[in-house]
Amino acid sequence: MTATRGLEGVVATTSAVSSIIDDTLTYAGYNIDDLADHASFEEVIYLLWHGKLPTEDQLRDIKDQLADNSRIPNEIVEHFKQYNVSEVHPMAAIRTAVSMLGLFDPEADDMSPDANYRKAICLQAKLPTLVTAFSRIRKGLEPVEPRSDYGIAANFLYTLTGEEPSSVAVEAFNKALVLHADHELNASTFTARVCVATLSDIYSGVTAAIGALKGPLHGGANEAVMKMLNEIGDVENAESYIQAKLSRKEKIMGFGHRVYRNGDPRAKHLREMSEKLSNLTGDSKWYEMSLRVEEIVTSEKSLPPNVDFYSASVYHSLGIDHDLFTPIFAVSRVSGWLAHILEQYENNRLIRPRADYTGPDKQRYVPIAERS
Ligand SMILES: CC(=O)SCCNC(=O)CCNC(=O)[C@H](O)C(C)(C)COP(=O)(O)OP(=O)(O)OC[C@H]1O[C@@H](n2cnc3c(N)ncnc32)[C@H](O)[C@@H]1OP(=O)(O)O
Ligand SMILES: O=C([O-])CC(=O)C(=O)O
Repeated sequence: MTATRGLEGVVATTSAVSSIIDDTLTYAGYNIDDLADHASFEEVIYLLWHGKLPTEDQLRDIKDQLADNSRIPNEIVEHFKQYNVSEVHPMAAIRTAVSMLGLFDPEADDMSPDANYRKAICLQAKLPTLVTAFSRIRKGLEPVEPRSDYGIAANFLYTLTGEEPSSVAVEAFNKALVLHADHELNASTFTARVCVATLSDIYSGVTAAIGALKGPLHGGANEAVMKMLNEIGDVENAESYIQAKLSRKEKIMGFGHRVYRNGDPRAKHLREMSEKLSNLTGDSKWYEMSLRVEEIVTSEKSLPPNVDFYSASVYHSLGIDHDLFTPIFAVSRVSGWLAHILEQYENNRLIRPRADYTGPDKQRYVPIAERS
């Protein structure tokens, strides 16, 4: 038995949710470029969960169900108030809160398809509210109730700030949610599938996935990109900063990808959005710095930007706190996790690969008194 490091190139499951073929990303066969330009996030949720785009009635139904389930239990709000908020990363807070949601759901261990679908609606509806409630509580503010006439993108911005968001902000945020919704067997989705393939419950699967998304080699990279841009500080410092990092063999966050070889098709949409928002806010510094970093990294290392690179300057232009960038990724990606979890339950087999053992052999038990 020989191991494939990081399971690179290993095909671990079949899936009809999304595909990456020849650097082209599709959700259920729909090209991401088309969806980014035309679809609402709710349409994408429906597409990922049902394999087809919704009719008007179906879209209205799923929007109503999401709106009806977007409130979070008071106990979780009270729980957030107990944290030493300056020290808790929002990803850790929502990881715990999603696990807690399972405690308030009498159907948590009901594995029937209907109950699992209801839980999927609940998780998708409540995750944005969890993120914005946490963000407000740590600022000493009370959470804002989601509005039933708003979709997920508008409600996220509204419950974050308490103010009616501009149509430009809602459009940009919706597009970001569409672009991040699913991505074949990425690390967090694989984690979710491994977890529920033991026939564990949906809350466990999503909690595990949030843990995997948090790391800087995956979803955590968008926050790390903003940290890097802050350290660079000015477009003129970009060259020396990146060269120094590369000479120390450090990774440049937001670049490279395990699957894409000629670039991530989502990055161009985020680049465009970053430019548009920087023109609107009149603060083009972050976009220009990002462009310069891209120029240097692609020429030095032939590494194109991934989805996390320009999402950083997009969210920054929308006035969002930097440590909420990865939780926003989760607000979108939970749609994909849930699609994969439901798909896994439909045709389940335990996921249990093998390890290529490299430890010592033929050891003999030595009584403790004789050990050196
Ligand atoms: C939503 C997402 O999860 S997208 C990915 C988000 N993560 C990041 O942006 C973090 C930065 N990028 C990376 O760490 C990597 O490109 C990954 C983890 C995304 C994928 O990488 P892998 O397929 O595992 O490649 P691996 O890490 O083995 O790198 C292969 C080579 O490319 C180099 N490389 C890869 N990414 C980068 C980078 N961002 N900066 C500098 N060098 C890089 C590695 O140093 C390595 O070089 P070597 O062969 O000379 O040692
Ligand atoms: O697919 C991956 O490995 C990472 C990624 O881009 C994503 O999860 O969106």
